[in-house]
Amino acid sequence: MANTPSRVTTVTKVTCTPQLSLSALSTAATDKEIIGKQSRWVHPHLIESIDPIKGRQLRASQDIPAGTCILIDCPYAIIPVVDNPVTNEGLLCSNRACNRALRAPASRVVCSKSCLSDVAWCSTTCRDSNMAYHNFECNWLKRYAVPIRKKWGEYIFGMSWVIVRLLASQHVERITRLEDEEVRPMHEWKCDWRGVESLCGSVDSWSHEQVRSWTLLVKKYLQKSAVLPHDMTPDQVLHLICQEEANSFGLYPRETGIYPCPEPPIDRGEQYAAAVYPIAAMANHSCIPNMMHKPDESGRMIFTASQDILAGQECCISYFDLTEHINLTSRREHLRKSFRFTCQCHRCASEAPAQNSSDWSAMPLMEL
Ligand SMILES: C[S@@+](CC[C@H](N)C(=O)[O-])C[C@H]1O[C@@H](n2cnc3c(N)ncnc32)[C@H](O)[C@@H]1O
Repeated sequence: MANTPSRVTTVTKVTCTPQLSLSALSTAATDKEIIGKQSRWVHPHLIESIDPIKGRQLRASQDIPAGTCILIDCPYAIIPVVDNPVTNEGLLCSNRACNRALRAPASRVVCSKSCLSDVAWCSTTCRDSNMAYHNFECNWLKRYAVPIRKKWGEYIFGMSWVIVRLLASQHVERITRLEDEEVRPMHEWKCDWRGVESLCGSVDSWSHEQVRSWTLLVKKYLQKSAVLPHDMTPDQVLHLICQEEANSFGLYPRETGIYPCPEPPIDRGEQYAAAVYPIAAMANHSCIPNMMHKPDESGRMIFTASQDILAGQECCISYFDLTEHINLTSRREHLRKSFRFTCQCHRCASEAPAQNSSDWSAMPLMEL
């Protein structure tokens, strides 16, 4: 899980017209509302196209002024990142259309089966309207959360939980579709399971050692079983892990991708969640991005134009905090290590010739 950069800014006024207001998610949402009827929003001048090197990309079909809201995407799967499992500060409501930050433990609604202390809701309404989703993960969490955390560490536990929540959303999407054929994505963008299937990612990007380790993880904890009733083969789950690793976003309290970086630098803050967004995942990275991104209080990812974007230009975010990795070598090393690609953005291309002895283009790709 890696994606997403951030940074605070005093940006120009954001203009957007989401189909539902931000407050629409402040009340509990049912599973039917979650599939296809969330307040996702895509700017009418944003289109998808294909770049021969980078693959899918987001592009402006007409000029988009700085400050314009370009995309509001809802998480298909989201988990809290808990620094301290003992105090469990920083939890989010487990209703996947609410995701609001939870207050003191005493006011939280917890699972009646006590599956995992990281699972809690802000109200009984939020819990009760979300049971089909939670029931899918509940037994798995109860059985495997503690052993995975203990043996594999927090990162792998979080990654595994995102995979389970992706499968839980797929499960709910299927049963909801059967009940109500009208429930369809609101536009042509693939924001349901088809969006997850379209995500890039491949075992070929990873070292043999990494793939072996994930293969073992799938075999022990993530393959089809009584506590995880999905219909994917172990190879398909492995592929899903590669997709998740190439496309998930870290959620940070402040914007990522303000460029040029403000002086003094303002970082994006501490990561508090991780999520997969089917449409936002189409944004490629640039070290000189023209969009910044930040989650809202419901875990939706908001892309905003940080400069005027001309018709035909690619709309890019920064995958990392630009205040942390400043020179070319540091940026490239970070992208190779965490995101498994060599950046082809204009800034890297223009800075590359200035580097001589540390020129990355002359170095073989490392097995990390
Ligand atoms: C989150 S996905 C972005 C969408 C992706 N292009 C697709 O086809 O779905 C991240 C992947 O896009 C490609 N990518 C993104 N930014 C890039 C860049 N600046 N240079 C080269 N490849 C990039 C890499 O393959 C990376 O693993």
